[in-house]
Amino acid sequence: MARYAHIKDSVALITLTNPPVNALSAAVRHGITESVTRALRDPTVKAVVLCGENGKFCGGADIREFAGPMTGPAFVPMLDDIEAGDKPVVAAIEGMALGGGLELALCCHYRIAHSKARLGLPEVTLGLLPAAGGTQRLPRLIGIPASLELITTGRHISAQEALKLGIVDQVTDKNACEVAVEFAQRVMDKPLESRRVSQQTVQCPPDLEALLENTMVQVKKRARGAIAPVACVKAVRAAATLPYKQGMERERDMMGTLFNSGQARALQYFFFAQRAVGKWSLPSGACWNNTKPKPVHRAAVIGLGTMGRGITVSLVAAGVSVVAVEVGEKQLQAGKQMVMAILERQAQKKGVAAPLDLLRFSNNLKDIGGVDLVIEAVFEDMALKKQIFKELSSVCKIDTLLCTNTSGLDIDVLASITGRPQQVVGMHFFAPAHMMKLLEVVHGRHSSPEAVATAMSLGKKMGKVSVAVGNCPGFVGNRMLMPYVEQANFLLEEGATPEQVDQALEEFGFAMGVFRMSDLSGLDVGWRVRKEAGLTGPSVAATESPRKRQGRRYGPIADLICEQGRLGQKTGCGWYLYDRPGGREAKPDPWIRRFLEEYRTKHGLKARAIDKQEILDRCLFSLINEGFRALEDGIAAGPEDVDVIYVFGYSWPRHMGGPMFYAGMVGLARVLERLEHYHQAHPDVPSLQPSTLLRRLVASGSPPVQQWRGFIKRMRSQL
Ligand SMILES: CC/C=C/CC(=O)SCCNC(=O)CCNC(=O)[C@H](O)C(C)(C)COP(=O)(O)OP(=O)(O)OC[C@H]1O[C@@H](n2cnc3c(N)ncnc32)[C@H](O)[C@@H]1OP(=O)(O)O
Repeated sequence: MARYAHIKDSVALITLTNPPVNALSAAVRHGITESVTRALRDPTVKAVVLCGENGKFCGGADIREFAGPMTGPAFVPMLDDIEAGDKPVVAAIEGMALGGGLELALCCHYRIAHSKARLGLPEVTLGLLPAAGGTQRLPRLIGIPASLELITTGRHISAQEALKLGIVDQVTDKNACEVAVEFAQRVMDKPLESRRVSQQTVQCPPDLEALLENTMVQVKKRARGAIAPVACVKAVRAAATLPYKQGMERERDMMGTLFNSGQARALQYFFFAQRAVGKWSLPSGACWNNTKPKPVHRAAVIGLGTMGRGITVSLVAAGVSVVAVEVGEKQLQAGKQMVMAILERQAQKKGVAAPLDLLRFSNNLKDIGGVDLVIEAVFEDMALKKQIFKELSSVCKIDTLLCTNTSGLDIDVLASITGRPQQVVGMHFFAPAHMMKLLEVVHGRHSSPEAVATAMSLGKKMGKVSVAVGNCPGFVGNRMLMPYVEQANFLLEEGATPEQVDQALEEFGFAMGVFRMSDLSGLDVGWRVRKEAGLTGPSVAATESPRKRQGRRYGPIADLICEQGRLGQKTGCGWYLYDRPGGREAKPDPWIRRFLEEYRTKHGLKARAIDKQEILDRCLFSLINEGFRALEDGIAAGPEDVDVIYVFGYSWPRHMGGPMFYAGMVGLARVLERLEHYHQAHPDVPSLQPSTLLRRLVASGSPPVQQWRGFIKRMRSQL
């Protein structure tokens, strides 16, 4: 829909109306086409202003319509007609002009932006390219290098940056629509030739070829197999080297391929998945729109190790005042230095002063009495955490929220220590906490809806994508990681090498394979968890078989490596060899090869050739299977929650949508068949036994992932 009004002094005002972001649905495109035609035909109209309702210009094409058949006026002729018209059209950009919204503005003859507006061509993040002339008009307006950067990253820019680049003609702090109307009155008699962007010549830099080639190399490296960024480079190349009409043909052809790709479907699913997880609900029925969070002005962080430091930085950067507590003097000083350095670096980048006045350090837990919320971030040691929670409940005021950053320990046990279990939730950050976007908010048996709402809202304030999850060992992310890591270890026993497993996973699109990742985070992290779980260490009886635990197959290789002092990058060796402790470049280690050979000989195992497909099937499908179990148990509320956790916390390639979406793409029947096959071959590995939910979904004809929530609800109500 678009509203048409003929306003003072020969100006027609066309307002896009499609809340919440005035997306260009078929109805809106109809409205624009009709209104523009009316304005161009009306002899009393001399100029047109195009704006959006509720202070939002336009959020682009209506992504919800991509799943169905294309109806309504086509984008390109609609925009070409506006540009070719003989009356000036001024875009009044408030709020945002994104994707098709910016392309609409680019075909207008002038663009006025409000100072708070954001502009960009984010189509690449949806697996597409700006195919309403964006890849051909933007380079004509601002040149090749800046267009390449904006189109291949999809970055949103400020109005000020848009002015500097030459995308907009004026930035205003006033009502952009009123300013645009005045502007239109001033330019209504001016010639339009030089204002038609498609008619302009592209200014190419002298080193065009080198620039395009370099950009392609960088884009491919960043893309991890995503096809849209590569197509974006090719489209800008077409703008630089071909006439407008041919460039538009290239743009259209490439869009045709991208639009029908699985990657575009995955990325568009993921766009809505991110929004779905914000609409959390608890088994009690409490949810995001019926529970008010408590304001958090003052917080405390307990423990200034790697996690505590990152959490402190994130809180301060979000404007929360923090007391950071660390009892060891050396650790306190090291933490203090690091936190202040990161905050100063961040502030320097933004050209502002670091908010150090919000920060206080202490070695005494008694100093946190007045805070609204505490985040405990000490080692994964239940006894230590229990002791801290006991002290917290005596020093904190009665309504202080008590949160733990545990990555998998039982929230209910900690809550039971406090005498205020309703005030206890998990806030599981990912390392480094000031950079990683994911936050799992763990609700225990007694956590109040208000406590969950407060943690979710604080996470959002800290710039995190917060996902509410239930309480079980490892919650959602680490729970699913366990069978994945377990399979990787079994593959080593059976004949694979760490580099072979990692290569398969990295080619799939993970930023790092399982062993490189383990070297980065430290092998001792998992070792401590396994000791705590009684899988290794002094609590295991000497008579127990090293490759069996609690009646199931166990892979002790990681424990044996740790016993050698090989803890990963920090010790200069782990699954790989590094040039020094703290080194980053992983090299295959002949020691590991020898060790694996000796290990196999000792346990009578015969190495066999293992292909890439088996590595992927066993690692990914066992992880996915655990995801189905987490859904079945209600620990994860929906497949979107699992997928958002895996993309933001575990570097699952976004263009594969996340593990649950991927399972749907591969075909649930195939996932089931492979799991059955591998479970038959390894009957003592329970994580390979297909979950009930997976079986039932397949039996019901494998509905699309968007229907699983309803399916699970029905399945539970039948129990
Ligand atoms: C051939 C022509 C092809 C053109 C291609 C395109 O134009 S593709 C679309 C390009 N546009 C985008 O990628 C923008 C996507 N939207 C956003 O980045 C953000 O939503 C926003 C516009 C910056 C607003 O962010 P904010 O945080 O304020 O709100 P939400 O993200 O929560 O969004 C509010 C609701 O609006 C829905 N929505 C947003 N954009 C679109 C869209 N383009 N199409 C359809 N729906 C959109 C979003 O899903 C939210 O809906 P809820 O139901 O409230 O969850």
